[in-house]
Amino acid sequence: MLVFPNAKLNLGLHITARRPDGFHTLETAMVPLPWTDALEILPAAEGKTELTLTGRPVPGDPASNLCVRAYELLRADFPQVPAVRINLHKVVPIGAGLGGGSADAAFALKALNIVLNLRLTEQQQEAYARRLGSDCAFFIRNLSALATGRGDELTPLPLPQLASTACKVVYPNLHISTAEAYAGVTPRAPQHDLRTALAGPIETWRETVVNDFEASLAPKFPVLEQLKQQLYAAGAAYASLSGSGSAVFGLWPGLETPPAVEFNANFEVWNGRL
Ligand SMILES: C[C@](O)(CO)[C@H](O)COP(=O)(O)OP(=O)(O)OC[C@H]1O[C@@H](n2ccc(N)nc2=O)[C@H](O)[C@@H]1O
Ligand SMILES: Nc1ncnc2c1ncn2[C@@H]1O[C@H](COP(=O)(O)OP(=O)(O)OP(=O)(O)O)[C@@H](O)[C@H]1O
Repeated sequence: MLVFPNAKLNLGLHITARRPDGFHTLETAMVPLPWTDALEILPAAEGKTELTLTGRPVPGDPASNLCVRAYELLRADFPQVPAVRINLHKVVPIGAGLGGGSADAAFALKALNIVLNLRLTEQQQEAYARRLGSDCAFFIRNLSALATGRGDELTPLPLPQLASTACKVVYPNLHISTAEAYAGVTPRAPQHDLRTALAGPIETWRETVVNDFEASLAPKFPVLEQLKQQLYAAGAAYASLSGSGSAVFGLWPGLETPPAVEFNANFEVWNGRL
């Protein structure tokens, strides 16, 4: 079975408290971004589960790749399942705040559910996904949602303004560790109600929709603010860091495609619609 795990963007992100377990409570809107990897899961020819990685190099031991961890998690509960061959072609930037690894984990669970005929409900798949990462549960239903708690409590959040909006995502070739980004933030009460702010026209979001990672990452990574300013200079109605970065995106309501913008030649750019 061949699936295409997509990335996500965060629209606004409030970090509200630090929990005793070291994680943070947050509220953020998550929307699917159609920048995708390709993931194939097949019954294994021999009795051994194997992963083949192509495309962008993925840091870390392949045995701890989130696709393999998704399989191992299911096998612990369903020991009779056969071995599988997993082929992952990695495209989505890593350490970018685009949730690429989390998407691979969730799409692996969804594909394994079908290939191994496990008949898990979406709720059960979300429960497995949560165990692989805070962002993972979002990608099971993969629909725009308000995420609270650790980022894994999801409430549907339709955002009809995004239907006719062009989007540009820029990855400045910078790997930002999610754990380090959280460690640099001082939690605070939100200045605006995110749901109310996002109900307004996209043009108002610049004043009302804030990603709390931006202020703490700005001194260390000035390129992030520079990218936002470049996107605003190119007419974006809203520009922001996604998640814990380093990807920055801009939105152009009413446009089919975003305007061309000259960035450093080492940066990667995705253009399209949400
Ligand atoms: C920044 C976001 O992308 C916003 O959507 C997510 O909150 C990140 O979620 P994720 O990559 O799935 O993160 P996890 O793999 O669960 O955790 C990685 C590390 O980030 C920190 N972390 C993550 C989520 C959270 N709610 N609080 C945290 O403090 C913890 O130090 C944790 O060890
Ligand atoms: N399939 C995978 N794709 C990407 N990273 C993976 C994968 N499996 C394990 N990882 C590990 O997860 C780390 C980061 O994952 P990911 O791409 O989700 O981070 P991110 O882009 O910062 O997204 P976010 O913080 O929003 O979840 C990598 O450094 C890598 O070691």
